Amino acid sequence: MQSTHLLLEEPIRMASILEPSKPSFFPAMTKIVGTLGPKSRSVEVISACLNAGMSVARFDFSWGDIEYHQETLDNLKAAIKSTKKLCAVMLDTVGPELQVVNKSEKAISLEANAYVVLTPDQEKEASSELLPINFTNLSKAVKPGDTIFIGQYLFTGSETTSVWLEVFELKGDDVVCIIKNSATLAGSLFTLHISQIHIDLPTLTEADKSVISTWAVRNKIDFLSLSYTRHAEDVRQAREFLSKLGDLSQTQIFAKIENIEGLTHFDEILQEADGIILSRGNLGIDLPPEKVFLFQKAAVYKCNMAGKPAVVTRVVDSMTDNLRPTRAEATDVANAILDGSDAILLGAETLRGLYPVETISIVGRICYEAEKVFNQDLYFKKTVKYVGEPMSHLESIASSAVRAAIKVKASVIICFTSSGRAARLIAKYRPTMPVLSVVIPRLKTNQLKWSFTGAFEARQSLIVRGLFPMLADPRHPAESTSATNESVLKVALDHGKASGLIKSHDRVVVCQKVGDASVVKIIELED
Ligand SMILES: Nc1ncnc2c1ncn2[C@@H]1O[C@H](COP(=O)(O)OP(=O)(O)O)[C@@H](O)[C@H]1O
Ligand SMILES: C=C(OP(=O)(O)O)C(=O)O
Ligand SMILES: [K+]
Ligand SMILES: [Mg+2]
Repeated sequence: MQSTHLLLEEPIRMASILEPSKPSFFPAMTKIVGTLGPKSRSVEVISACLNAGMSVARFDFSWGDIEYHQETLDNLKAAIKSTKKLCAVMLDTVGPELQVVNKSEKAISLEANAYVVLTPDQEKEASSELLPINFTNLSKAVKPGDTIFIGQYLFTGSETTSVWLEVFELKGDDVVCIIKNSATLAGSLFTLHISQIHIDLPTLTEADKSVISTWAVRNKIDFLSLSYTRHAEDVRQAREFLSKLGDLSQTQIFAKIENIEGLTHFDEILQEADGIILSRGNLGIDLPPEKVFLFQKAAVYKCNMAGKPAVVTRVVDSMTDNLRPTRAEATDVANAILDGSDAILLGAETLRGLYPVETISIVGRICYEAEKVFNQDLYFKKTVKYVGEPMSHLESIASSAVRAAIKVKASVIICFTSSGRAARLIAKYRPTMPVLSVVIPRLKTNQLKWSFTGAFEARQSLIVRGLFPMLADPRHPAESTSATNESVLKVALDHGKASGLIKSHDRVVVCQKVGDASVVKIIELED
């Protein structure tokens, strides 16, 4: 795949930086999650997003109702059908999010050094002197001197609509604040972030539960993005809730780490969750700026070693209004990939940004370039050392498959999988070539009817760096005899060739079971 192999740890010839990268059928191994909203909900735009490389669509229920999101999702389904690109669905909860209630939607201007009162009385009109909020216990949670941030929904950090307040005094349920910077709150929704304060609200609110038991069940969502996860118990409770909702027992839970409380309990949360979202939007204001990178590196490393996907947010905020990212943003995206992230999550950029499609494609291109210089060798050794010995049989097979594929310069690894576990383990070792994960459906029953597994498993790999799923025909029996393996393998190879992933005379590494034995084999194609 890589003819000119550059490694950052070695001296790179400056001129080679200018050499254009070969066009590739898979723009990047890194996955892109796009938040769908006003600027990205028509079949046309969603189709363009899919073609540009979006493989997970996020539906953020902080804004918009069930009907709105259903319409968008129906459009997504139409786009998937017409583009023939797979896309997973992620529901993002509201959680304990504090919001300013601005019923009239009129712009509110705030002057530096003036006072403004935050009140739980939602009947009041929002004004320059008074901001009604959706939380009754604010005056019990904060004390004079605390910092409160108010920003536009999906604030980018670069707009002039965000304001910092300092708590001055508490008056009953009201909180009197000094305005630290002049700003005009414009937009339909403002979220409130209070630095390093525990908000006494459940992580999964009643409103979230109602959306999950209706919209999410109806649409069999692949991922639940659990906003403001603060403890491992939050994930356990969400899992317990999903387990009673039929198909949603298969939904994966991605814990969003958005504040210091979540950061403090990171290790336990990672054990319970299926993946982590590094929510740098909120966390970036909860943490001192000089500490944000350290959290990112530590968290991504832990996710990598656990073999669980790490998703990084808020990367190209300025592309919400501009066609090009800032230099710092472009470099930051690449660094997230070099750190080991699986996916990049776009928020405002795709939801209300002017250039959703261009943003996806630029981010994809940066990821692609970063992957090329990712030091896989170093990463592989680090991971093997971390896992230690004895290794589980499956992990040993998976890591060997990656090593073999690199040694023989295979163009692709084909992994048979039912639960998806084997494919994820291969991805954990960050192969430099794509992994075609051939999901073999299994027949299952709930005592009422029979159905096939596989669809969730296939879509859930769309957030894992390097995995490209393919759902095998359920008529192929799942028992792993050589004969059935051969026929499924042929279909996979044909699929790989049709998508341009595999060419004649390529070498391919295959990871499958024959009888009870897991095998890694290397095949060389003829034509
Ligand atoms: N239907 C199948 N045919 C052949 N090999 C398979 C099949 N399903 C899984 N494998 C192989 O079996 C091993 C376990 O894979 P995994 O997906 O973890 O299996 P399971 O779904 O049984 O937990 C891997 O080496 C994988 O490539
Ligand atoms: C993605 C984030 O949260 P949300 O978009 O849900 O506010 C974030 O804080 O980075
Ligand atoms: K949210
Ligand atoms: Mg957030």
